[in-house]
Amino acid sequence: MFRTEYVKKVYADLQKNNANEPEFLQAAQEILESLELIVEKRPDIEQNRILERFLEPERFIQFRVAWLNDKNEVQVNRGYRVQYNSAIGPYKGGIRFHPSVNASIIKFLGLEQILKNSLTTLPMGGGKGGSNFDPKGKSDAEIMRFCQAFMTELYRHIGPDTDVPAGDIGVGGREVGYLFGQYKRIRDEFTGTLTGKGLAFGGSLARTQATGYGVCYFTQEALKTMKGETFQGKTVAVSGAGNVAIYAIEKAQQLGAKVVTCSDSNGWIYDPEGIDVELLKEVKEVKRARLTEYAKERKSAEYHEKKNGEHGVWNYKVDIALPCATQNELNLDDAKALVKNGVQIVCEGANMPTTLEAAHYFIDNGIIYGPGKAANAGGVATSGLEMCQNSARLSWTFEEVDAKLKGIMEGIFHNAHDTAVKYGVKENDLLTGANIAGFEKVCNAMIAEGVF
Ligand SMILES: NC(=O)C1=CN([C@@H]2O[C@H](COP(=O)(O)OP(=O)(O)OC[C@H]3O[C@@H](n4cnc5c(N)ncnc54)[C@H](OP(=O)(O)O)[C@@H]3O)[C@@H](O)[C@H]2O)C=CC1
Ligand SMILES: O=C(O)CCC(=O)C(=O)O
Repeated sequence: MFRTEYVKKVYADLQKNNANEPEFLQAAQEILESLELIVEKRPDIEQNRILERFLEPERFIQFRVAWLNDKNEVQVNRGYRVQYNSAIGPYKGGIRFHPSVNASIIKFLGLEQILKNSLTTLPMGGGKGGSNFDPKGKSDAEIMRFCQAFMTELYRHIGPDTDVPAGDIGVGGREVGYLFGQYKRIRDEFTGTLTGKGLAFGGSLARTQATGYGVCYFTQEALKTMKGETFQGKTVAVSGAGNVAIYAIEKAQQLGAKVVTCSDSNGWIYDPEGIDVELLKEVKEVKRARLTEYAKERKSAEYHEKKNGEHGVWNYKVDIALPCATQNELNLDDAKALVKNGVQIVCEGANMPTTLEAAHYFIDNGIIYGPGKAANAGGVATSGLEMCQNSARLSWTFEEVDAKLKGIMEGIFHNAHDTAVKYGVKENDLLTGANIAGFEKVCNAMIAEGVF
C-alpha cells in the first residue's frame, strides 16, 4: 500500500487510533497514497510532522440534541461538528442529517473538505457536521424543532470568521433557514454564519444549482482538454435524486447530453428518453416524494426497486457517469460494468461515492476520474462567494455567480490535471492531482503558521 517508512507509520498509527472508523480510514488511505509522492520530494513534511497534524482534527465536538416530536414525546439524537483544519481560513463545510451519521462519516467528510476547500482557491478551512437524525417522515414542525435544538448547542462553536456551516444530505434550504433563524435569535446578530441561506436573508443566487452545475463544468473542461469533446450527444448515468443530482441532470441536459438514470435509497429510474428534470424537481423538491411518483407520471420511465443494496444505475451503456448520492455507492463490480459498457469519464458529485478499488480500476483502465473533492467543489466554492457577498452586504446576479463558479471549476480541473502531469502519474489520475494540489497550499500554511 505504501512505500515510505514515514507514511507507513502515519497510517499504522491512524488505524490504531481510529480502529472503528472505516470511512475515515478509507479517505485517509486514499489521500496518503497520493501524498507519498510529495512526501518523497519534500523532507520538510516529515520534519514538521505535517501528515500527523493534517490527519488529526483541530477539534471534534459531539453533543446531545433533545427535542419534542409532534406527540410531545422527548427524542434524543447525537450531534457532531468536526473543526478539522483552519490553516487557510475559517472552518467551512456542510451539515448532514441522516441515520447513518457517526464519527467516522463526519471525520471522512471533514478531511475531504480540507482539500476541496483549498482547491477552490478561496480562503476556507475544512469542517463538517451533522446528526443521526432522520428527516424522512418528519413534519415541518418537527424539522424546525430539531434544527433549533441542534443550533442551541452548535451556536457557541461557530461564527462568520470562525466556522461557517451549510447543507449536505438531508439539509437543504428549509433546514438552513431554521438553523440560521435560531443562530440569529441566540446571538442577536445578522451575519453570514451559515451559507445556502434563502435569497431573502443573505443567500446567494446559484448556490442551489452550484454543486450539480459545477460537476458538469468540471466534466466539460476535462472532456474538452483530454479528449477534444463535449457533453453534446453523450448519454449520462446519474445516481441520487437530491440537490446535487437534480442540478447535475439539468446542466448536463442544457449542455446537450441525455441523462437516462437517477436513484434514491429505495430504487432507481431508467428513462431511455431522458430524465424529465422539471418533473423530478416537482416530485423531489416540492412534494418531497419518492421516485415511484416520478415513474407514475412518466410513461417512458422504468422504476426498479433495490433488492440487494445494489445501486442499479451503473449497468447501462453510457459515456459519462456522475455519482451524486452518497459514499461507497459505486463498487468494483459497478466500475467493471461501466468500463465494459464504454464509459469515458466518471466525475463525482457525491463525497467518496467510489470505493478505493473501483477508483483504481477506472484509473488503470484509462477512464478520466474526477474525485468528489475536485468535481463537487462548486457547492462550497459558491458558499465562499455567498460569504463574500454577505461581508460586502450586497448580492451578485445569477449570471455573475454562475460565471465565477464556471471559472473556479475549470481552474480546479487544470490544477488537478497539471499536478498529475507534474508528479508523473497518468493524466487521467485526477485523484492524485487533486490530493497533492489541495494539500500543498494547506501544508505550506501550516508550516508558516508554526507548530500547533
Ligand atoms: N449539497 C451540496 O452542496 C453538496 C453535496 N455534496 C455531496 O453530494 C451527495 C448528495 O448530497 P445532496 O444532493 O446535497 O443530498 P440530498 O439529501 O439532497 O440528496 C441525497 C440523495 O442521495 C440519496 N441517498 C442518500 N443516502 C443514501 C444512502 N445511504 N443510500 C442510497 N441513497 C442515498 C438520497 O435518497 P433518499 O432520498 O432515498 O435518502 C437522495 O436521492 C452527498 O455525498 C453530499 O455529501 C457534495 C458537495 C456539496
Ligand atoms: O457549502 C458548503 O459550505 C459545504 C458543502 C459541502 O458540505 C461539501 O462540499 O461537501
